[in-house]
This record gives sequence, structure tokens and C-alpha cells, in this order.
Amino acid sequence: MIDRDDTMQPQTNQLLNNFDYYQDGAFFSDPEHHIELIGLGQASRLQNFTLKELVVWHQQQTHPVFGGVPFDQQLTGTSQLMNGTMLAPAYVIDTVTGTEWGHRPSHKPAAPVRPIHLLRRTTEPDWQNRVAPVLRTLQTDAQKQKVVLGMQEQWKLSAPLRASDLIRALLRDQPHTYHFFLKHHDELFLSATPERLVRLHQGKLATAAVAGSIRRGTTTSEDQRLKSALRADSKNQAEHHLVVTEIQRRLRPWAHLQSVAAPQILTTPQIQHLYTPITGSITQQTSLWQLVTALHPTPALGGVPTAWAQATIQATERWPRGLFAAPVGYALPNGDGEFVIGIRSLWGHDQQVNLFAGAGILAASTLAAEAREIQLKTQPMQQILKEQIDD
Ligand SMILES: C=C(O[C@@H]1C=C(C(=O)O)C=C[C@H]1O)C(=O)O
Repeated sequence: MIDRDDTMQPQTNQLLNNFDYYQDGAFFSDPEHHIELIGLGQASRLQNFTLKELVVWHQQQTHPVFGGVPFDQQLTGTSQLMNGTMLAPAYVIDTVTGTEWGHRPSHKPAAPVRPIHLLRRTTEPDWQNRVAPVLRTLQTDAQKQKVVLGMQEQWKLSAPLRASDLIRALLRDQPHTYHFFLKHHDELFLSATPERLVRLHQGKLATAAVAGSIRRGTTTSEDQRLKSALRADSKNQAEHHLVVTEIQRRLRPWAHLQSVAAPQILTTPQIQHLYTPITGSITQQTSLWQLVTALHPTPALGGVPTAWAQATIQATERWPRGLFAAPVGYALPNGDGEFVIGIRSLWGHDQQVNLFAGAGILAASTLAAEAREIQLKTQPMQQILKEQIDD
């Protein structure tokens, strides 16, 4: 894999400064660094859209578009990002290939640094108590198999965050995840997710099941031991299998799927997951938007059965998800593109910041362990936030 510290091109570094000057911006890169898109300014924007409106709008765009489809119907106040947004930037560059759309902006110096202080940090200390009745339902009703429940942290700051600093820190700390960023006026959304929802490229689709997790070891041998434990653990295997089977079922109407091998291990610096890549060829006239709609929410973010899981998420989680755990990504004018799942993410709005991560709850779950897993998943965003704070 590529180490971004060595390869962040001067061009990327310079362009990141622009995020502090423009009212609208977007960034997308994948773990293998096949693509790194930077978008600046606004040619067109779409908000609170239906699938039909999105398809029509996208057909009119001549530049790549970036955005997110909200997790469910619940609204996040008057947010211009969290309730669903699509941006066609005035300028887009793929820094990997050098392909550009629109006119390249002039170089901007780094924006002046303003000190930022942490005024208040709110977590969810009652999370286990709130989730306990859900665990009892899973243990007593065989129909109910899995639900993914999230936790949010809220940080109140003395000044807004600087987008360029956040992205630089994320590229350095989490070089092997996806990076998704979207900005509109005083709101920004950032995710370092390892999880692909779907990539469509020249009639081929690729998706993946990422579910079932264990922490990283502090030594190589402990890490190996935990890896083996994850592979052998029946709770995690069951959780993973549910996701693989459901993804295959949802894609069958649209694609001829390749056979799926045994789960592999996907690692981030904090955590490791069972991971099954799934690929296929499109057999029907379809679009990236249709595939996103068919797949979302997979049981990696929702649960089984889907309707019960969705209702349980709404009843149990304290705040609407908005773009948290939702499909976020880009689409090219020719219809190809990639959407990932906006977990391990951060929403900044003025001086307020919300962080999100979740974990799959099954009958065999221990809530203290699930809460610890969520803490591990929140760590990358906590870390980059701490770096922005001058206390
Ligand atoms: C919801 C999250 O993670 C999901 C749940 C996982 C699990 O429970 O093992 C693993 C990856 C994700 O599909 C998150 O990281 O925020």
C-alpha cells in the first residue's frame, strides 16, 4: 500500500489551502489511491432531493459531483449538508491522473491560524442503558438478528475548524482508509471510512462486506493472536455472514456476481475487521444511484430485519444520523463513481462538532465490549480534533 506521507503531492497540499477560502469544497480518495478528487466552488447544488430529482440533476452536470444521501428520513434541523446534498464544483481535479474539469484556481497561501479552545465535550454515558432493552429483544426474539447502533460525541469549540488542517491530519493519520470531505458555508462533513458501499466502473461493480471487529494488538504477536481470534469467533462470523448474504441478495437483480471467497482481514491503526470483497458485472440497465439505493442500508449499518433495525435505530439513538453511516461519494459525468459509508465521521457546524461511530449488536453481544469498540472507531476523529485545539 502507498504511504500518503511520502506521496502527498505538493499539488494536493497547495490545493487543500483553498478549502479555507471557498464556500463549497469536496475531497474523495480511496485506500489504494486510484483516485484523489478535489473539488472547489459551486457550479450547481442540489438539496433535499428524491432519487428521480438526483438522476435528472446528475444528467445535466458536466463536472464530477460529490455528496451524500441521508441515512433515513429523519431531519437534522436546518442543516444544509446532513439532510442530503449534492455538489457539482466549479473546478475539479483528479490529482492522480491530472484530469481537470473547469479552470484551476490561483494558489492560495495558508489561511491565518486562529486559536481554538475546547469549551465543552458531551458523550453518551447512558448508551449501554439505552441499548440494554434492544439486546434483550435480540436475545428473546429469534426473528430479530442484528442492529447497528451508533454513538455521537459533541464538542463545542471557541472557533470553527479549519478544513485544510483536518484533511491534512487525516491523510497522515489514516492513510489506508477512504477520505471523504464536503463543505458548504459553515458546515463540513469528514469521514475516514474503510467501508465501500459500491463502485461502478465500466459496467463492473465492486462492493464489500465489512462487519465483525476486534481491536489491534500492541505487539505483532498479540495482533496476530487477535486476528486469529476474530476469524474463529462465531459471533463475529455470524454478523459478517448476515452482511455478505444480504448484499448478494440485493445485487442479484442488477448484476452477475462473482463467487465470494472466505472473509479476509481489513486493518486500520485502531481496529481490524472481517472483510469480504464482492464484485460483479452489470446485467441490466442500471445506474450508480440505483445501486446505492438498492444497497443502502446494508446490515453493516442497519440490521436484520431491515425495517425493525431502522425503527430501532430511530427509537434508540439520540440524534438523527443525517450523513453519518450514510452513502457519501462521487459520480463522474459518464455515470461511473464510488460511494462509501460515512462512518467514523465528523460533522462541523459553526463552533459545534459531532463525531459518530457505531457497532453491530447481536444476541451474543456484550454491551461494554461494543461501547469499547465504538470508542476505538471514534479515536481517529478525536485525535485530529485534539490537534486543532490549543488548550
Ligand atoms: C457503524 C460502524 O461500523 C460498522 C460495524 C462494524 C462491526 O460492528 O463490526 C464494522 C464495520 C462497520 O460496518 C462504525 O464504524 O461507525
